[in-house]
Amino acid sequence: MQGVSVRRGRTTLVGDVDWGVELDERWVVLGPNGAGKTTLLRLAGAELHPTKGRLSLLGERIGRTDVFELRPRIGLCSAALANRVPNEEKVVDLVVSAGYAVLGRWREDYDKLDTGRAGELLGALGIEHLAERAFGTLSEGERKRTLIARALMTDPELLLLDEPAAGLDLGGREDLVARLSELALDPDAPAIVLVTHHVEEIPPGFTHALLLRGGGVVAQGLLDDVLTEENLSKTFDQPLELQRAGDRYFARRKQA
Ligand SMILES: Nc1ncnc2c1ncn2[C@@H]1O[C@H](COP(=O)(O)OP(=O)(O)OP(=O)(O)O)[C@@H](O)[C@H]1O
Repeated sequence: MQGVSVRRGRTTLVGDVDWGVELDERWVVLGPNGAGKTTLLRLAGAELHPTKGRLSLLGERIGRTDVFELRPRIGLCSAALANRVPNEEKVVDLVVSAGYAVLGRWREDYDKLDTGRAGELLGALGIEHLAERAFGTLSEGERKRTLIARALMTDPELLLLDEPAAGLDLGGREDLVARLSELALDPDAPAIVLVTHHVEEIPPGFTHALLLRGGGVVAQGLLDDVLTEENLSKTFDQPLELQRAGDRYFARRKQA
């Protein structure tokens, strides 16, 4: 992204963002409600065009390329997508159909290879036993994992995760963080961008951070350089104390 802005009427959703993600990098995008995180992720997913500036994804310049060819190369997991899944959709079908970038039951026979890969991905996320279940009967955590498996199905070059731990209980969050950490540390995994509100959700193995506030970048770069008390306090507009325990982060308001 070079000088990328998205405006709706007089509102600037994100303003003048310069940002680059390399294929071996794992980025966390952190910021308060309304900061523009989802907007940034939708730009990265070729779902939204910039109002201003240059946006290139996987070597293709947006505006000059067919986004329908680009989208299957990008795996996206978001609440908006989860809301569009019909309740009766079978878990394994939802994962396999990612290859066709469609939602809803696919009426043709799936290739055995595709079904095998979907099973492997469900296994890697610890939900292979749910393959035949209807999506609408899953818990929040099981849904999140199903959508991550779906996002990985096409073997994407870029994986975008919008608040994957939202709505999970402590155990569910910790389990997801551990699985995302495994993915982040896998050299064959795609570039990853993870949007979150919470430093506790940053999986070990993530390399970079972008802090967003009011549609503008507060700081970006290597995780260790960017994730400081000063930057975090600026981003969330209150004095915050940041602690690091091993390879995890914890934050709370500074005591007076
Ligand atoms: N079509 C629109 N017209 C006007 N304002 C919009 C429009 N779409 C989004 N916004 C505003 O842009 C800002 C950024 O929205 P965005 O969803 O990107 O934030 P976010 O950081 O993902 O927030 P959250 O953490 O609450 O999900 C918000 O204040 C939102 O109300």
